[in-house]
Amino acid sequence: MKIQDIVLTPVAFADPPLLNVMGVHEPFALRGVVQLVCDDGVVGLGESYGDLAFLDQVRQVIPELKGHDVFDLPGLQRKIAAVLGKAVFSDQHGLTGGFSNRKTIATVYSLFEVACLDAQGHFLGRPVVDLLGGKSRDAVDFSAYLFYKYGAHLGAEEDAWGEVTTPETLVGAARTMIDRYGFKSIKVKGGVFEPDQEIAGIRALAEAFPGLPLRIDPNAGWKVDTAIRVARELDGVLEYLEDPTPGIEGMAQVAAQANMPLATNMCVVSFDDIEPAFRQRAVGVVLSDHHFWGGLRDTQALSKTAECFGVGLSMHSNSHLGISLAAMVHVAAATPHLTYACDTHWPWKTTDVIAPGSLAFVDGAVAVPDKPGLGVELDPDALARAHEDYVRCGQTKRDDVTYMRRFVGSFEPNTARW
Ligand SMILES: O=C([O-])C(=O)C[C@H](O)[C@@H](O)C(=O)[O-]
Ligand SMILES: [Mg+2]
Repeated sequence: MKIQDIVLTPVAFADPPLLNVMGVHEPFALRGVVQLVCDDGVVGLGESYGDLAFLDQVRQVIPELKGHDVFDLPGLQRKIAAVLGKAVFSDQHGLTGGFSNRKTIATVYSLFEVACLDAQGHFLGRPVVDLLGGKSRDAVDFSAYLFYKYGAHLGAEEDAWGEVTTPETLVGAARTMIDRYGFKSIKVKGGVFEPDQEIAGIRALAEAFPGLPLRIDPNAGWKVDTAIRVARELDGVLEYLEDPTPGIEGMAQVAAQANMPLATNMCVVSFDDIEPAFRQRAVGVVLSDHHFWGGLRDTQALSKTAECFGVGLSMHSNSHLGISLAAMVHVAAATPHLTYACDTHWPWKTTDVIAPGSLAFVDGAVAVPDKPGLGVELDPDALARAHEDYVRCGQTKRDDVTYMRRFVGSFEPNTARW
């Protein structure tokens, strides 16, 4: 089952002005879509980041992968590692932690691993979940991922979500999202306003949605003392507290004083981080993300490792499209230890590159597709439109900071400001 051709298409899709510690989301989010065209016309799909620095790494490995057997994943990894050598890809926002050579190779490999698994599934007539050991659940739970946000992009009309900056508007956005998708837990992206304002937001959600598990993630926007204070104030209210402060050592200091587990997608982002973080009991939950953890099978390896140390597993997300959602659903279904509702940015987008109908949220969960491979079909016209948007928008990397400075000239990213 050899790869005959590889088509990499950078795409862009409209994204609302969502706020975080680094600033605000630009009008378009970028992704890279890969099609592995194999023997017998089988096509394997993959999706990952669309930043130029990442696409450049991907473009380097493409010529080496033509003729490769999609069933030879160790060989795929060796070839990618050989081409990338000591390369380190880094993004500007740092919202998925630091970068290393190991993480760079894992990130590039993941894009192709998912596409190979999709092709394998088509060849065998089995869904990807079966190639990962089979379903441990029929549907995968997701949480309502709330952001504080501006009402409109610069020069544009107010979007359908409107401005979300107060506890009342946060509750309103949660209600809309839960009415539409049926989510049974809520995550709030924090680190945007003074901690007390964000505590008030969480309290308002707790009152409006009694019993729903709540999380807040200020992306390391608080100092250790502030994080400990917030943990105390929200004791009994939060399911977990995500990345309150930077670094494994800081997280360990907070974890020692906090009653709820600390979660992370910033200080444990590669297998090299596990030993120091787990030894110091810095985290109680790791947010997996196949895009940078080295694909679907290494996400399962991460899960087993976490389980051995009594650490829970959840799932991180960045702005993404349907190919990534399908991959997230298959791996989560095949990973019994992944018991927390996963993150997804899905509700914030309005277009996709896949044909509609294969992935649906019912009661906050997505049923695992039972069609071969990932179970999603590329819509060539939608892909072409999304590529035109990529070319037209002129964005080549995610840069929330520079865009934020067009709203607030003096803005500085909030790296543990409070
Ligand atoms: O859990 C997280 O840290 C994220 O989801 C990172 C994302 O980049 C998020 O902050 C965003 O989309 O602005
Ligand atoms: Mg996070």
